[in-house]
Amino acid sequence: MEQNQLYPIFLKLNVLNVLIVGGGTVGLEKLSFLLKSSPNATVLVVSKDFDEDFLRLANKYQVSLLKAPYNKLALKNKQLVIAATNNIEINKQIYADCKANNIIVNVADTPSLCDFYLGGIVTKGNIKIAISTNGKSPTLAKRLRQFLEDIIPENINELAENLNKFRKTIKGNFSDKVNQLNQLTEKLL
Ligand SMILES: C[C@@]1(CC(=O)O)C2=NC(=C\c3[nH]c(c(CCC(=O)O)c3CC(=O)O)Cc3[nH]c(c(CC(=O)O)c3CCC(=O)O)/C=C3\N/C(=C\2)[C@@H](CCC(=O)O)[C@]3(C)CC(=O)O)/[C@H]1CCC(=O)O
Ligand SMILES: NC(=O)c1ccc[n+]([C@@H]2O[C@H](COP(=O)([O-])OP(=O)(O)OC[C@H]3O[C@@H](n4cnc5c(N)ncnc54)[C@H](O)[C@@H]3O)[C@@H](O)[C@H]2O)c1
Repeated sequence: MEQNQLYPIFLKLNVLNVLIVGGGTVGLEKLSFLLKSSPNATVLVVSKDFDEDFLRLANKYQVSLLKAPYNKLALKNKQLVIAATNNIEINKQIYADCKANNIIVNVADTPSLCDFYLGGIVTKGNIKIAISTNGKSPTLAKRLRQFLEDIIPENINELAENLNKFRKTIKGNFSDKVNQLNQLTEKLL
């Protein structure tokens, strides 16, 4: 069976600088999923034009907008870039510029020009689950996200908070702590 070899990580987008190029339909989809998970993300969007829905969303968050054609100067101080223009040549240029500057880049909906994929994301308080189908079916990623949102109880966050409190009270060396936490949570499965 083919295995998904992608490595998921959980990024602090408030301490990283994100650039999105393209303020149209696909740019809006990517920005809205990004902000849904990380409302405190620092994002710059460069686009020749912005759709109205795009402006409405961006104005509610820490999103800076630059109405201009893409220029590689926009890559300055960026760690993560999403290209979402409707011009494949520009998207390829952004990809090449990012590669030349060691910046990780996602050309939206173009797996061959992605260092990383965006995932389906389930959030319940402190708990977050990221889903990837290895690019095989974004629709399945969406359905799995909806399914998990439905079946994971809202109070999973209380459990995490209580375990965090307990974790702070237990004494002893590292392996004693690990044993106590493992015993307490054994029945959860
Ligand atoms: C998860 C999610 C996150 C997000 O975007 O934030 C996401 N796509 C979502 C939805 C979605 N995207 C598309 C449809 C229409 C149905 C369809 O085409 O299948 C739907 C469904 C819908 O909207 O209902 C179009 C599409 N997407 C890609 C291609 C190109 C290709 O596959 O070759 C095409 C065809 C374009 C064309 O036709 O030209 C590629 C990618 N899309 C990914 C992520 C990455 C793989 C993730 C994984 O490993 O599964 C990857 C590889 C790269 C990337 O963009 O990061 C988000 C669901 C969020 C949610 O609801 O929770
Ligand atoms: N819309 C969809 O559902 C969909 C689905 C699959 C694939 N795609 C593909 O994804 C791409 C983007 O589609 P879209 O619907 O978001 O297009 P769109 O026209 O809604 O948005 C494109 C945005 O890119 C900006 N742009 C264009 N050239 C630019 C440049 N040189 N510098 C900066 N900004 C620039 C435009 O101003 C616009 O805001 C297209 O290639 C499209 O074929 C779209």
